[in-house]
Amino acid sequence: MRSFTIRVPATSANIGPGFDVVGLSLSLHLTLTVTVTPPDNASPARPPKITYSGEGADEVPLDAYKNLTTRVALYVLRCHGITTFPANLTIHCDNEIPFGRGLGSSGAAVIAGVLLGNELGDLNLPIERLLDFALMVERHPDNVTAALVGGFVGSYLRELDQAATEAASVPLSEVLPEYPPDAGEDWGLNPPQPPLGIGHFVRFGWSDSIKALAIIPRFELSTAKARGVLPQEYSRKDLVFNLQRLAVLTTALAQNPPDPELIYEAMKDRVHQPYRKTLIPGLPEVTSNITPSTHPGLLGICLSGAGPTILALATGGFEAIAEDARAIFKTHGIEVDWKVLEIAGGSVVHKS
Ligand SMILES: Nc1ncnc2c1ncn2[C@@H]1O[C@H](COP(=O)(O)OP(=O)(O)OP(=O)(O)O)[C@@H](O)[C@H]1O
Ligand SMILES: N[C@@H](CCO)C(=O)O
Repeated sequence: MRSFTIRVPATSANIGPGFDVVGLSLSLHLTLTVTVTPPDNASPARPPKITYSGEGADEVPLDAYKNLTTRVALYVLRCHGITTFPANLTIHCDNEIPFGRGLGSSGAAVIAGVLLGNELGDLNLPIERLLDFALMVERHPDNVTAALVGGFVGSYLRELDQAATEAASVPLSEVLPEYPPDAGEDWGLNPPQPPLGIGHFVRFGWSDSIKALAIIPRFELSTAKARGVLPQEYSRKDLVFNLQRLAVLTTALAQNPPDPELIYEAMKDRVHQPYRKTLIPGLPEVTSNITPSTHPGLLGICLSGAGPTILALATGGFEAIAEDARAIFKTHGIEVDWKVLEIAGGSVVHKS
């Protein structure tokens, strides 16, 4: 019998102005406990068995050909000529990352799947190649990169030549077909290979004094829907507004002590948050009424990923920030939960 665990952190993307560029790993985890038992008379070959506990357990598919994590693992295996899961594969997923809240649940599921495929196939892929596979599934790099390598991370996608662009642009349904039970033998056996070196990243510094307060509304907002409200084009004024702030933010969050006035302004955004406020009632009031002068300890406040979670970076005063945000959301009929989180390390595979 062979067993191992895979532990992947939650992530908050954007941090205000860094839309599709920066991500921060947070101390909520998706943990997979995996066992593979060689078939024998006592345990004849059977298909994968998946169980879940924690967040999303009542809605996630337990069919290995429909579950996001195992579909990604099968994609990685099939790209290496391994067509099926090993017999007698058992996976228990314990999940602390709420679905569809802007805390990187899908990015964590994708990274868990890439690492699962890498382990099951004994592929020993380097980190850059693991990222290529993740980027064929989740096509913005901010969440998956931070979930894989951990910390406060900036990333870009390399400009690909035409053939590689086409390979990386195939529809997700071709990368991850939902293998129907009655599909022919060759369904999905030759999936598109990721081009080499799609994503590149750097880890920024982070002041140990800064923690992340996640204020989590009790409703889901899919990333696809929250991307659907964004415009195709932006004014030069708005782009420069974001670039100026992002350049300052990436260093300001590493300084000791952190400067609240500098960071609060540097976490403002004009590229995604103004458009998403229609989907998240209360968002503009929370980000403009809760400031470092009204709430000592606060450094900056923004939408976490595609929302609806609000991310407040702070050195203290967490309860006052969270309860005042709760009161604002309540006037819009929205209940919230809140958690103070640490900045987490990257994904870890532990073999027992
Ligand atoms: N642990 C998991 N196992 C399987 N599927 C998952 C898991 N976590 C998330 N998913 C899938 O991803 C969907 C949520 O993805 P979505 O991109 O909309 O939100 P998010 O990743 O939580 O938010 P954001 O990208 O803004 O941080 C879930 O509805 C579910 O289908
Ligand atoms: N950068 C992404 C993160 C969510 O996955 C967005 O804001 O849409």
